[in-house]
Amino acid sequence: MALSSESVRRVAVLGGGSFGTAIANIIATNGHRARLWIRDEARAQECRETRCNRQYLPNYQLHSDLAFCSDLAQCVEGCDLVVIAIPSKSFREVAEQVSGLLKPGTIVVSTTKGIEIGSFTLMSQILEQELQDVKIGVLSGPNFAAEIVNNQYTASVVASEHQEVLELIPGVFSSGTFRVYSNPDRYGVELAGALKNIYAIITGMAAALGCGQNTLAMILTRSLAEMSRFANCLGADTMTFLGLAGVGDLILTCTSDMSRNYRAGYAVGKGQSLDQAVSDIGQAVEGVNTLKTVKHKADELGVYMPLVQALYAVLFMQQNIESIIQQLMTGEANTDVEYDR
Ligand SMILES: NC(=O)C1=CN([C@@H]2O[C@H](COP(=O)(O)OP(=O)(O)OC[C@H]3O[C@@H](n4cnc5c(N)ncnc54)[C@H](O)[C@@H]3O)[C@@H](O)[C@H]2O)C=CC1
Ligand SMILES: O=C(CO)COP(=O)(O)O
Repeated sequence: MALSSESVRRVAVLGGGSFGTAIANIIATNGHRARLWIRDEARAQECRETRCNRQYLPNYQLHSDLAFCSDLAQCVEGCDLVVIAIPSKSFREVAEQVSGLLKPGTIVVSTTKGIEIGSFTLMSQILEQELQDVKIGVLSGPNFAAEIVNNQYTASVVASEHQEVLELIPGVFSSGTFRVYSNPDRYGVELAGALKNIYAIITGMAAALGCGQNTLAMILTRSLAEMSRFANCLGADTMTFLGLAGVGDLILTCTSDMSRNYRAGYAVGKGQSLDQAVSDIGQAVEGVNTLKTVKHKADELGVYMPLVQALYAVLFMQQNIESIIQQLMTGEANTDVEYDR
């Protein structure tokens, strides 16, 4: 059904990688005026000519109305909504660049699943620090970019303390194949999206070592317990971790080699160095920095996170994987379910 002219939104999506492209394509397909910011003009021009982002989503034809823009100021000019899909290590730099370019009241939504290294700042908190007079939200869920552009059914979660954001985003993003739920727990939704990447590295490594389905089920369940315990200490709502942004994305990312984090873990499990594995993947592998920052935060807060400690020991302390697994399996027995009843 065609949108009325009042409901057509001008939307800028910042980040011409896999997820930015997939999200911008949904928005354009839904009839909104979507512009995708790709900072390199040669790549933007290639996308205009081929209607394909060959580097990140080869073989997918993008919507004919999706515009590609290499000038950031032009891209965000007049937009009601700005979506940011930039890897966490460059997120603040882009937030600084966009600061001052947005009209008052713009809705700014982060889709980035990472934590700033050193400061333990989530991406929406960076937006709070860098942007004035905007309404902030996050989007997170089980959402492989390649499946989204291929119209596979999925759902995601928008989280914000602004009712306007919770109401507007489902209207702009939802389609017959992409459903958006809402949650007021912005911190929990965002933290869940970042944390699950750590456990995807672990399950990728476990797969490389030949682990079976019993092992996978155990790791997934203990990962959920560990994520929730950490989130609870930081003030997030543990129920958020039972939703799409928590258990939904954990299952997706930890069970599929479409996940870059899973693939990095698999490569290390097969004996490759972490640096080589990340470099071969050639795209964002957020879990590596998230692991470092979460390990240090857990130590500081005294939160029990045996899987995080084990992965850190393997990746950054040259510990032998088999001996770490032995320690995990023979550690002091603990309670299974820790949630309040
Ligand atoms: N790919 C996926 O399926 C999903 C990814 N995400 C999250 O989205 C975020 C972005 O991931 P992807 O798009 O997959 O990464 P990607 O590696 O595919 O693309 C990243 C893009 O950001 C651009 N970029 C990097 N630094 C920049 C800077 N300083 N200025 C301008 N552009 C810059 C790169 O040129 C590239 O186009 C990550 O946090 C990821 O966890 C979330 C859901 C799904
Ligand atoms: O977050 C994702 C899907 O929801 C993508 O996971 P990777 O970054 O591990 O590819």
